[in-house]
Amino acid sequence: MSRFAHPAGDRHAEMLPHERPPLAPADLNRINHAIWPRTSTRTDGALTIGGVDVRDLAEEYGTPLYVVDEDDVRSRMREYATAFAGSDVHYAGKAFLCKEIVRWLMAEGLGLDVASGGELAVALSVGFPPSRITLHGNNKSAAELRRALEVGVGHIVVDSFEEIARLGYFAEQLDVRPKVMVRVTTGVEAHTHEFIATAHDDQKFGLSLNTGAAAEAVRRILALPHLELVGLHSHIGSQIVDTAGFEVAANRLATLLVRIKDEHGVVLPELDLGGGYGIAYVDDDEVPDIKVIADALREIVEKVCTSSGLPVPRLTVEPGRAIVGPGGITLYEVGTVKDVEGLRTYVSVDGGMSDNARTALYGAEYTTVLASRVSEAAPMLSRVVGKHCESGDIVVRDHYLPADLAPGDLLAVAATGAYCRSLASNYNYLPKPAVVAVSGGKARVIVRGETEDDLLRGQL
Ligand SMILES: Cc1ncc(COP(=O)(O)O)c(C=O)c1O
Ligand SMILES: N[C@@H](CCCC[NH3+])C(=O)O
Repeated sequence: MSRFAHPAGDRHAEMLPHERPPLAPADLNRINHAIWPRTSTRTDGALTIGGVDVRDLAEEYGTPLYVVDEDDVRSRMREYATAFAGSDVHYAGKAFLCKEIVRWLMAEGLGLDVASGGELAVALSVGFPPSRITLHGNNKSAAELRRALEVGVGHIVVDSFEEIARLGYFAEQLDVRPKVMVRVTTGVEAHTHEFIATAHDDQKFGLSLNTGAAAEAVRRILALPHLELVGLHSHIGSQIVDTAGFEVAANRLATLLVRIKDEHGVVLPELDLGGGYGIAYVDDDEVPDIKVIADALREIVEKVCTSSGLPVPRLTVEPGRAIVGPGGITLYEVGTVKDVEGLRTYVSVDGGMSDNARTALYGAEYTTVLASRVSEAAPMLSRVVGKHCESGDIVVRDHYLPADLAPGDLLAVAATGAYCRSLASNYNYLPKPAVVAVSGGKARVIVRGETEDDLLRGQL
């Protein structure tokens, strides 16, 4: 069987719907806006984003290249702010953080979550107000805690008993009184990949509601005069599309607020419900409407609190992926096209697991298209792989691409705006690709691509 044919028979029976061959070759050229950036379209056959032709981007900046649709990302920032009006939206910087993203956050009026001293440094470097920053982490270093106190971050979410003691000590030393929240493990089993579910008891994050550890953390913080306990935090996991988990967690957190009032006579004014809102990666993915989630969460918290005579706390949410994920794509050049007789065709591109670890890490699904031209050729079952020395170096596991695909063609992979650049590595000494923002027909580098000099820096 040649690569120009579909492998037939049983193989299709095992496939998920989006892995089955498209009905017509023309479907291969289709840009589904549920997956691709909002401004993407085909002009003269080539994919354009933000009014910029990807062929021009590849020529000017090289490949692999991360491309961010600025209008897409900023419109999602605004949509979250609107859906959660009256609450605080803190973008989770771990999804993708750089100075320009921080500037967009400032312009759109969002807050920011950081998970390390490095992320904090990026935010501060362009003047992001510390009071709108929350510091997270299950093992914050002494230096990170002290820096956060010195610059006056708005909130610190504590994650262990040791940290409560450490923070209390540093706060006393520096004579400050930070606002803290307790990260509560609510016992919710989120329906997502095991590695990105964070509210079941048997994992490293948070203090368990079930075992009483969360209640004990509250007691210990209240006993420390240099810590101001303002609320509770929950984050159930990431890439969650079944909204029931968010609702159960909100209910449990609000119920704990009531218990804290009963036990200590203390009314905590804030609840942070975390992030985790899923996005579409492939045609079949259905994602929840953020307005519906926002209304449901508000309603649950209001109901629990008002029925217990508690004032309704101020809510915070922490979306990461849902803000930057859909607006980002990765552009690659095809290097080799290798048919494995009777199975599939391996399309090797010039990046791989170093610029997108998610497929190797979580078996993530992605959508790809031939981006530099349209093709009427028959669909060919393809696996887009990188150039690393690992057979698990897969970017797109199973996808149809046109059978006339050839070296030099550009492939675009959709929805790579979150957890791709931020999880990038230098495996095999590949430099991390540049990030380019596009808008209104113009492109500009927002993160410079690494060079060989960058790779050698620091070596003795
Ligand atoms: C505490 C916390 N908040 C927010 C997020 C953002 O998650 P997501 O990018 O899935 O919205 C994460 C990551 O899962 C997290 O650990
Ligand atoms: N890195 C994960 C998400 C981690 C969320 C952080 N708590 C992913 O790509 O899906």
